[in-house]
Amino acid sequence: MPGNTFGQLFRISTWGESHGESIGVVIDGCPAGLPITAEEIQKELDRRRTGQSKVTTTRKEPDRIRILSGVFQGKTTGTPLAMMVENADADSSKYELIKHLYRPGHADFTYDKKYGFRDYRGGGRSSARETVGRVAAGAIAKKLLARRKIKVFAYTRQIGDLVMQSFSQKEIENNIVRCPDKKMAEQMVQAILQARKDGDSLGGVIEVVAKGVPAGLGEPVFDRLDADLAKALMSLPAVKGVEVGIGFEAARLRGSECNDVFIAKNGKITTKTNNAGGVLGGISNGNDIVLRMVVKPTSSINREQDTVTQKGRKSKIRVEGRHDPCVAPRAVPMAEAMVALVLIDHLLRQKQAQL
Ligand SMILES: Cc1cc2nc3c(=O)[nH]c(=O)nc-3n(C[C@H](O)[C@H](O)[C@H](O)COP(=O)(O)O)c2cc1C
Ligand SMILES: C=C(O[C@@H]1CC(C(=O)O)=C[C@@H](OP(=O)(O)O)[C@H]1O)C(=O)O
Repeated sequence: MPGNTFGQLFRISTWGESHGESIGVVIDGCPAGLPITAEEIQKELDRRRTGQSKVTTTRKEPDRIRILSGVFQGKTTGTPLAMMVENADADSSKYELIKHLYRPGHADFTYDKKYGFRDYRGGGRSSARETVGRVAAGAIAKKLLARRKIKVFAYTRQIGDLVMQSFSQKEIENNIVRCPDKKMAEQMVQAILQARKDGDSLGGVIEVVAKGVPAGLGEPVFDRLDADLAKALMSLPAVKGVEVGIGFEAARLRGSECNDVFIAKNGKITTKTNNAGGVLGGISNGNDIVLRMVVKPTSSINREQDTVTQKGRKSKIRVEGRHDPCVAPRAVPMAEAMVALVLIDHLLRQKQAQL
């Protein structure tokens, strides 16, 4: 089955290319009766949008959301919910010049291998522009989760070798790199601007937290909650790794250090620490769900690199055009959307698990 669909009970299909006419999403399985407005979805899309600050691509897409179906009198109807935005500022001229060359680090070569043909304008379907649909669907998932007092938020933890030290949750939205550690945020901005000036790019780490998730979500074997969350984040462009809880740090610890010891608090069973990141045996344990994803440095860089033509002839490439010098800041709302989509899907599945 072509891989444009995600989720089991809350299913989304995204469609569209970076330089095509428009781009969007269809949600199938959204429960009826949820009050939702275009403005609420727009708010999330505005956090994802291009051209929003000096550390993002200069492509200027307004990304005005249109709800085409599935909402009547301000409420979801339970029928397929379709949403789209126009591509208003695509400029394919720079791509015309490099259409026979493979950009190192981008998907040009692999798309040719898979399909024998590709829409070379703006990376076509491989462009992060595809995530418009995910973020729009994520806005609806977030609203459904909020009814159960579940909140998903993310922030930039690291850019290049700059790692956040501390933060207050209230400040998460306050700066353009979306790092809640204000001091570090300023350094991150400078590092990104410098990388762009050098004709280069930077990678980073984003942390995602879900609060208020009840114990019991997730399936015990293949659709473990952590497996689905990892897949959701890994399915975002440029993501090269995902950690749950303490993640790879677990290799250094002994069992006695790693185990989250059970305690009873105000008549509720919980744990003293949260090294597991809120999931045990693939099932949520009621603690915060804590995840991290690493994004690689943007591959399209404005400096000469070696490459080959489609026919395998040696060549040089300098990728011009409008690219994010670091994808981390704009990936923050994408990560939240993907986690919200998994959680709403599993919440609906859990409703079927117990009478
Ligand atoms: C928020 C975001 C913005 C991105 N912007 C760009 C960009 O401007 N230029 C680019 O070459 N890649 C960009 N990417 C990354 C590419 O889409 C990605 O590297 C490409 O699809 C190949 O996939 P892979 O890196 O996962 O292998 C962006 C990714 C994200 C998440
Ligand atoms: C357009 C968006 O981001 C784009 C993601 C992207 C890529 O290769 O992923 C390349 C750039 O655009 P273009 O396809 O025109 O070269 C970014 O501007 C967006 O997120 O809406």
